[in-house]
Amino acid sequence: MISVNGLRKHYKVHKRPPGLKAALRSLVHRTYTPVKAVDGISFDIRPGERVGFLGPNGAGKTTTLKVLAGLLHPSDGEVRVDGHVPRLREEAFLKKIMLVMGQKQQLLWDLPPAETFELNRAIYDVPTVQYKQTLDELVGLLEIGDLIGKPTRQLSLGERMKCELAAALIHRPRVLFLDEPTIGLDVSMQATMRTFIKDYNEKYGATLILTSHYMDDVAALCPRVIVIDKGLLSYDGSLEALVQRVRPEKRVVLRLAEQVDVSRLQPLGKVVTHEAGTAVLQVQQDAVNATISRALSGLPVTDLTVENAPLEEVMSELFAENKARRQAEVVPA
Ligand SMILES: Nc1ncnc2c1ncn2[C@@H]1O[C@H](COP(=O)(O)OP(=O)(O)OP(=O)(O)O)[C@@H](O)[C@H]1O
Repeated sequence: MISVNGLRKHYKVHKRPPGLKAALRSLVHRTYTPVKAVDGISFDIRPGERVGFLGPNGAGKTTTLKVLAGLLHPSDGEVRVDGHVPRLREEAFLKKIMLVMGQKQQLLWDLPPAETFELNRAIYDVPTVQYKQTLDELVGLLEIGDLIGKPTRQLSLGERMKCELAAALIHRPRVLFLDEPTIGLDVSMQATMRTFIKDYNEKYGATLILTSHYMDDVAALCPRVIVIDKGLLSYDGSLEALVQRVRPEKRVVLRLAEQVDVSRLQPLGKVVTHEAGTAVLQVQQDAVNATISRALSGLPVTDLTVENAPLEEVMSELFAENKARRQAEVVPA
């Protein structure tokens, strides 16, 4: 469905030193610095997949999504979305895709969302029966019946994001590029959006690429993740395998009936936290069973769970690994 081969997007940024003299000089002599936002990445995505596109700030995620949506021309490389070359922005292509950016809005500010829905119906040429059916479904699932008649400017951020998503789906796109769709939303609204996005993917078999800095979004939605860093691909595979590779240790979380001295926990594993009747131990996978039986026999355990390391930690460890590798590769002058 999506194939990206050797994609590069380099920007030219005009830079000048501070000061009036430099400003005047730059009028006649401008110097440009290249920014390698995306520097040769390749991947394929099958129809109906949900893929997390992750990376630290400035990694090149939004740039890649904009290229896939046809908003930016690649500097080099081949990109295809369902057989289309995105930069040509063919009508058939535009009807199949949608880019939703959490930080930008498509709803018309002074008009109610219902008017934008109607506008999108006309732009995308959605047959009336299908439009009514899709709208009813979206309004029901997102619970926005009371909102779509109010001017957009009067809606809260979460209410507006639900309407943004509805507006994006009026033409039932088969490919969705979601760039931080839950940014700034409270935890319950984030969960609502996630459930809705997953349902849409399952119901219509839509292909989905999602960027998010909220790891709960990624864990809930993306069996596969592609990680980029400084414009280069750093991982492409299952989320589970990434966690296994970066942080194979497990966390044993113990709830204790009474506070115990840390010296009783230390022999069981690395003590990550120990406070207010809860202790978190980090142990090697093959030592989990032994740790559990020793904890149950020697400590006042009231509850016990075994978890992976938090995804935030996995990601920051991966980014730190990448950074260390880059620094090691820099040849001293
Ligand atoms: N129009 C532009 N002109 C010049 N440089 C740009 C432009 N847009 C993005 N960049 C640069 O390209 C790099 C990648 O930016 P991009 O927005 O793709 O990152 P991102 O991974 O989406 O980051 P974030 O998580 O912070 O949103 C950054 O260094 C950014 O400063």
